[in-house]
Amino acid sequence: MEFLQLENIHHSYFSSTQAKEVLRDISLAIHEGEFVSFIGPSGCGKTTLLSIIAGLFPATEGNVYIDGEKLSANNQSSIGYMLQQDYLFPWKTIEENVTIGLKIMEKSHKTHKVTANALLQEVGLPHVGNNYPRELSGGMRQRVALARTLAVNPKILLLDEPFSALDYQSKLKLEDLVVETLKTYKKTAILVTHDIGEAIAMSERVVLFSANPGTVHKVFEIPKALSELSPFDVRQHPAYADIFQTIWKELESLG
Ligand SMILES: Nc1ncnc2c1ncn2[C@@H]1O[C@H](COP(=O)(O)OP(=O)(O)OP(=O)(O)O)[C@@H](O)[C@H]1O
Repeated sequence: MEFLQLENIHHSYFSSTQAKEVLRDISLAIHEGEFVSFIGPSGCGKTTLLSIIAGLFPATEGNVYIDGEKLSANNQSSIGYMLQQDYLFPWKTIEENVTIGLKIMEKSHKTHKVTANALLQEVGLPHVGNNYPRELSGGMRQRVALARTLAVNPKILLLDEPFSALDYQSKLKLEDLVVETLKTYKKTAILVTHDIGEAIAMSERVVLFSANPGTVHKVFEIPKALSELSPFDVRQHPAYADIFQTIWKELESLG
């Protein structure tokens, strides 16, 4: 069995008057350390699927397995979630924000400072531990959010459009940082994005969903010659434009 396994996931939202089928029969297997992106038309259920994988609510039908074990309160902490908004607490210092998850998990207080310093160093912000979020740029705050996500040592990172609120230069820099950091820590990751280029640049596989209801339409393997490069270098690779065209055409065909 693969590290993260989605098995026949169906999901509907129910209101008092009707049911809306959002996801139909999603099965996917993701191996340990793999970086996979989810793309697809707006409303095809990408965030819903990510929320189910995070254990925020159960699928109407189907199962999620992590390392062969059904997702439950016991193994839910193996998953970290990073969102478009950084959701840093404005009244806490950066160091306190990075270690908030450890505090919630009641991990020994002694190691918090060391963990925060090491992670802030890793994300290129070694000197901001005593600052407050308002003193940092949007890109810096997302770096802090990445450090906070990594602090609780999740095995799987779910990244829901984490760069979409950033300026282009910060976004490119952060893409490189995230890929490099996740490779260093050998994390498994799923990125939800509307940016085909970002999906190609960061992933080993790109999963294209169709909508109404959301289903897996096609899975694109990114050639190793590209996926071994940094996202910035992938964008300069001669094969990049062709892969982009192929995925774009397929996305367009979905209407
Ligand atoms: N809590 C909810 N109750 C009812 N319907 C919902 C709820 N959350 C999402 N939906 C509906 O489910 C569908 C899928 O939403 P979801 O946010 O998962 O899609 P998405 O692919 O992430 O969209 P986008 O790309 O625009 O962010 C949409 O039609 C949305 O309106």
